[in-house]
This record gives sequence, structure tokens and C-alpha cells, in this order.
Amino acid sequence: TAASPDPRTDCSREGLRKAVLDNLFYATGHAQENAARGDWYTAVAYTVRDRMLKAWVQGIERIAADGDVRCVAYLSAEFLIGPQLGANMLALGITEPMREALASLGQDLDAIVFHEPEPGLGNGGLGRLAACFMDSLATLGVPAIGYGIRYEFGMFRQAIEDGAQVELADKWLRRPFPWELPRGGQQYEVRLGGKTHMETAPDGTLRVQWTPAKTVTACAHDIPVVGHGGTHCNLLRLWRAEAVEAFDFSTFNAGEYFSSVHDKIFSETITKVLYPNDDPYQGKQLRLGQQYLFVSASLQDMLHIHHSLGKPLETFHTTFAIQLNDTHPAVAVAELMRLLVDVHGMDWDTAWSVTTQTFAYTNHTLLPEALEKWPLPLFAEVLPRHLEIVYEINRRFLESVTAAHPEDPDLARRLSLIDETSPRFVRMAHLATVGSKAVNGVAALHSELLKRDVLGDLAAFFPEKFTNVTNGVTPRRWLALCNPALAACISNRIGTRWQDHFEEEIIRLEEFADDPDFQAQWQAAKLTNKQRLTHLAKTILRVELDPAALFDVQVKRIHEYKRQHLNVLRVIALYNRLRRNPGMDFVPRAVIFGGKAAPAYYLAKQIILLVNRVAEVVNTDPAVAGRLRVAFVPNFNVRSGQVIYPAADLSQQISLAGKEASGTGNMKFGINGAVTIGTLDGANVEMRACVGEENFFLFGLTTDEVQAVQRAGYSPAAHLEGNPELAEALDQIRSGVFSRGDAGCFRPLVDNLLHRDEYLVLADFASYMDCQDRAARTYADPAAWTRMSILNVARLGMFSSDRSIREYCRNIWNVPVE
Ligand SMILES: CCc1ccc([C@H](C)CC(=O)N[C@@H]2O[C@H](CO)[C@@H](O)[C@H](O)[C@H]2O)cc1
Repeated sequence: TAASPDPRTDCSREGLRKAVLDNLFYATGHAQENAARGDWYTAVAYTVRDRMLKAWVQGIERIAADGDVRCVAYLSAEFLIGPQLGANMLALGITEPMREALASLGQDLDAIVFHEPEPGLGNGGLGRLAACFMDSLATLGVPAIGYGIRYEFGMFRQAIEDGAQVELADKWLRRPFPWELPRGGQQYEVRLGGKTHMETAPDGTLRVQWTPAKTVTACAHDIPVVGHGGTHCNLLRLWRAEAVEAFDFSTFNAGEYFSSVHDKIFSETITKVLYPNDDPYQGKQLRLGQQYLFVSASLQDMLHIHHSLGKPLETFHTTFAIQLNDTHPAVAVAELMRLLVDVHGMDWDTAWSVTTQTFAYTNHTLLPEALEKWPLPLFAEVLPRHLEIVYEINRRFLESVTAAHPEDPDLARRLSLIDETSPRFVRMAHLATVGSKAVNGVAALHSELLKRDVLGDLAAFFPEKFTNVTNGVTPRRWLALCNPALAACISNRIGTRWQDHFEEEIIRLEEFADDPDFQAQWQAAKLTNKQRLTHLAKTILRVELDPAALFDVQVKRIHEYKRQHLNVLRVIALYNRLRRNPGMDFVPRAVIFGGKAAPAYYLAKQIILLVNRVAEVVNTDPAVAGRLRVAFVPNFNVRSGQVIYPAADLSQQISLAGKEASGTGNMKFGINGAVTIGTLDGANVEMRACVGEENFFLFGLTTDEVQAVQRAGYSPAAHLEGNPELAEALDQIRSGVFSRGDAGCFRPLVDNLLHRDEYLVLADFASYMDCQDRAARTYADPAAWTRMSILNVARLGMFSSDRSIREYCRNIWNVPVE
């Protein structure tokens, strides 16, 4: 008789049904009758996880077996992986049989998927990019390990109370997280604080001894990352800090109960919570402790793996290509030197050669205030040995600088790893650049500006290191999973190969852009998605949206450079037009916002309040009669993004040119058929070049024009003359029209716009309004709009994270990839 399929990996409907019931009973201890939705979720999750493990274990065995494997290590303080169940079932191709299996048990798969808690282990763009990259690495079959931090509390949950943001703790670990495997065996000691002293090692060489003030244990928790098709599975290894000694009996017996658990509390605090700021940088000791813990544990782990492959230390860089996701893990440069020189006795030059061939660094922001520079006293206190190593790296580096450029005595000061302005700082971007073989920006414009401005001197000194890899997003989660209606529409025409060959395949849609049948199916898919968002808005916001209206969406972190306030001013101007002339020809519009503000970022919070106050007025004004609706979707995260991106007609990418490094939301909107209204900023520039200027609503000053205006001296108020709509809107905000008569409410925001307006909101208002009108007129012609929508999707193939990863493999990591 044919061998019966292994019940742990059988993917037939029957096999899944049995496995779910089995896990429900043996993993959650519930019989079918009294199982709650959370129990069904856990049972289904374990059933799916079982079917990933084979590829996972084989992946690890492959690495272990093949001595000359080359493995990518992606070091990131954030991995915004989102809900796992739907994505993993899609990768294994078992979504439909699982849906049927559950239906036969009276359960609704969509309800179970919808209520999955998501690990909010990131702030925004940088963290989500890391997750998309992990998906692409696995799908392309590239051996890779993602190393990060297992925060006990992730990104705060955002509630909106009376229009204002309220931050609530994110208890994502309230129930066990079924997708992780705690790896008791993988633990490493991490030292903090203390002193260093010289001593003679047994082999007679002088060695630096570091006597730490504290030692904590870093424990690994592994999450499998399965590639599309389920054949390859990589590892996301997240570190949790715990006390070396969780309980000190002697102090307990002495009656000092609290100090007996002091170590435990101190240690666990290190990975307790994610810092909810995505800039400006705040030099907090705990943050440096977090960064060092995951960096040290990860490097010790890689040295352990390298050693287990029986390879000499001097070839470490041939086994691992390590990517530094911004400067947050940059202390890794000094830590690898410490491990090689202090712990393994390697000589400095060999260690430095290994180090500089191992690391590469990606910069994700141009904002000077977001560049990390650690105050020296703090750095010295937490990492005394690393400061010595940084000094030595700097001494040797500046020697080479002055030797190469005796003509520019000030160059050493500008390039130094140490900023000499009191209290002196360690420039982490300089350490990352000097210690890496490659430095890249995340979009063509950004990489140019990086070389020209922010890291100009370093780029001039190391021209060969600087390159670009434009961001991308995974078409699995951000189209196939979140937009089944459009995915089916596409697959019916060009098959399903686009899911893991996006760039090659999706362009084939171009020929159907004017095909009336295809247009009708396309519009139907979009309408389905808009109805889904309309339902969500009704249930959680009690805001009535009209699915036939133009869904105009801006979702991203709230920040002045992203200019959500420019969007609000435009809404107020539209509102005034309708009030002044209710009979006017007006394309109904739903303006949807979403995004979190860093808790300490006052103006960003004012912007959230203003959006909600404007919504309160506009949504209840009979003169508007539903033709203009405003909604702020709370707690924007990966899961809500999966509902919002497919429902958009118009994608707002309106940052001030030269400020948004790349953007990735712009890409997610684009591949879901939304047309972009935006500035020539970040990846918008490359998206517009791909879709064609006729399929992109462009407005605003360019980067060079912005710099010219700022050089010439910018007076915001000058833009009020000659723009009565703008003046009226600002005046209404100031006078309390959108704050229940409280004139003072938005004074900080209005004053900032009238007197500083650092992000040229007033300067770009007029061209933005005109551009919005153009978009509305186009939307009024469904055939023209649908053509644009189809062409946007067809021509955005390059913005798959698979293409980005192929470029990293070929241009930076030198890792084979098909
Ligand atoms: C130290 C505080 C801090 C934390 C996070 C960050 C991140 C770099 C901010 C971030 O997420 N940047 C975004 O990265 C995306 C992925 O490359 C880009 O698409 C966005 O344009 C960029 O703002 C800066 C400073």
C-alpha cells in the first residue's frame, strides 16, 4: 500500500483537518466543542508551522553540511514581520485546503486570520523593509539569518480618544507566540559597563582585559521564514535578555527581597520595549544596551557557526556577509574587532581586514537629527572597551586621511569618528562607513544626496564604497495575500508566476490596459477592496464612506517632512469650496489618514488632532452631504495596511523633495493599482520614470529648487498673498473653527507654519491643489483612470524586494542568486 502521508506534513484537506484537531487537543488542550477562536488559531498555526519545519531543518542542515556556504546576516534593531498565518499558508500553497478543512469543522479561516495578533517589532519603514527582505531572501533560496531583538512590548497600540493619540502597551506576548521556538541551547553572555586593564596573556602577548559591571545572558528565539513555494526556509533569530542569576538566594535569605531579583529586573529591562521613535535619535543608555546586546550575541553566534564549519577565523568574511540596517547595529564593527583581537588573540591588522570585508551599511535617512551620535561619557560608561577600540580605529583612519590630504587640514575633523563638540560624540554613521566595504542609500535620489550632502566628505574619501539599492516590497504579502481579488484578476490573465517572478511577469498586464472586460474586472476588484475598508471604517470609526468615491489615502508615520498637514490644509480648502458653492461639480472623495506619532513628538500629535477635528466638522456638515469624508484609521500597522493599500485609488506621497529616503508605502499602493500624487522625492522619482509621467500626478518643488529657496531665505507668509484659499484655511484653524472654538488649540502648529515652515508646506500648497484637481478630473473618467491604474501595476515590476535582494547579492554581498 502506498506509504500513508506523514500526518505532520500531509497538506491534503483531510490531513490538515486531522492535524488541526490533533493540535487543538494536544497543543491547546481543548476539545472541539469548547475551543475559543484563539485556541483554533493556535491549533492552525502549529499545523502550518509543522509543515514549514522540514524545509527549515533541511535549510540549517544544508548550511551545516556545505563547508563553503556563504550566508547573509541581516542585523536590524527592527523586524516588522506582521501577522504570520496567512503569509505562511500562501508560501506553502495550502490556504484553500486549510479553508475547506476548517469549514468542515465549522470554522471560518478569514476570521481566524483576521484576529491574529501581530508582533509590532518595529516603528515603520526600516523595520518593514527588513521583513520584506527576509521574505525575498527565503524565496530566492539565499541562505540568510535575520538577527534582531525580541521586545517583550513592541510598538505601542494607538488609540484615538476625543481625536488625540493615546499610547497603550502592546502586549503581543499575552498568549504564547506559536511561530517562535525558544532555543535554550543558543545563549551567549553579554557584558556591560565596568573597566578595562592590560595584562600579559599566557602566550606572553599583552592583552586588554575587560571587567564588566554587569553580565546578562542573551537567549535566542527563532522564527522560521519560509520562501514562496515552501522549498527554502531561513531563520529570524531574535534575542531576549535574561539574568545570568535570576534569583539571588543569599540576599533573599537576608530579607532583601527586591535586591534578590534586582539582576533579573535589570537584565530583562534591556529587551523589554521597542523605542517608538523613528527619529529624532535620543541617546538613551538602555537603547545602547539594546543595540550592543543583540549585536554581541549575533556576532558570537556567527563565530560559533563559522567555527562549527571547521574554518579558520581569518576567513570569517567568506562565510558571513553582514548587513547593518542603519547605524543601530553599527557598534558591531567595534565588537567584531574586540572578539577577534581580545577574545581570539588575532592581530589588529588581520582583524581589521576581516572586519572591513564582512560589513556593509545601509543608510535610511537624510534627517541630520536622526543620525545617531552617542555622547562619549555615556558610551564610555556602557562600553569602555569599545571606546578604546573606536579610538584606535579612528587614530589609524585619520593617519591615512592626513597622509592622503595634507592640503585639507580640516578634513580630519570632518571625517573623524569623534565629534569634538562638547561633550564629544561617537558618530555611528562614520564608524559604520569606515568599518564597511559598501555603503548604500535606499533610492537613487537618496544615494545621490547621501554622497553630495550628509556623508559628502566620507563619500569623497571612499568613492568606491558608495552605491545604491532602491527599496522594494514583497509582492507576496503586499499583493497576493492582501488583495486576493486583484491577484485573481491578474492570474486569470497572465498566470501565477508573477508571485515570485514579479519583475518579469507583471509587465505582461500592459497589453490589457484598454481591454474593456479586463477593465471591468479590475474595477470590480478595486470596488471589493473599497467595500472592505468601508466596512472597517463603519465598524471601528462609525464613519460612513462611499465606495464609489475617490479613495485618497495617506498612511505612514506622522512627521512634518511627510507633510500630513499639507494634506489637511487641502481638505479644508476643498471643504470651503463646497460650502461656498454646494452645487458645484465635485468628484466625491474619501480622504483617509493613518499613522503613529512618536510619543514625544508634539507637533505630530497636533497634526493627528487636527485631522480628527477637521473630520468632525466636515463629516457632519449638511452642505457637504457626504461628498467629502475624512477618516483617521487608528493603530496603522501591517495588518491594517493589508486592508488599506488594496482599497486606495490615490496614493499620497507628498513629502518635501529631498527628505523621504525612499518610501515603501508608495510601492505597496502602486502594485495594488493606486495612482500616485507626489513630489520628486525618494523612490517616487524612479516610480514615475517607470509608469510614465502621464500616469503619475506630480507637483511641488524639486530637491534643487528646495535648496535654492532655502539658500535665498524662505518667508512662509509670502505664500499667503495671492492664495486666499490657503490664507482662509490657516485662519480658520487659528481661530478655532476646527477646535470647537478654542482658538489656542492649534497655535503651535499654525505659528510653526507661518514663521518657520521648515518643510515648505505653504510654498507647495498651490501646485498641490492644482494637481489634486487634475486627479479628480481624471478620476471622473473611469476608463482613463483604470488604464492608469493597470499601467501602474504593470510597470512597477522593479519595486519587488526580490529585485532589491538580487542587487544586494550581486553588488554588495557577492552571494550567488538566480
Ligand atoms: C534613532 C531613532 C531612529 C529610528 C529609526 C530610524 C529609521 C531609519 C527611520 C526609517 O524608518 N526610515 C525609513 O526607512 C525606509 C526604508 O528604507 C524608507 O523607505 C523611508 O523613506 C525612511 O524614512 C531613524 C532614527
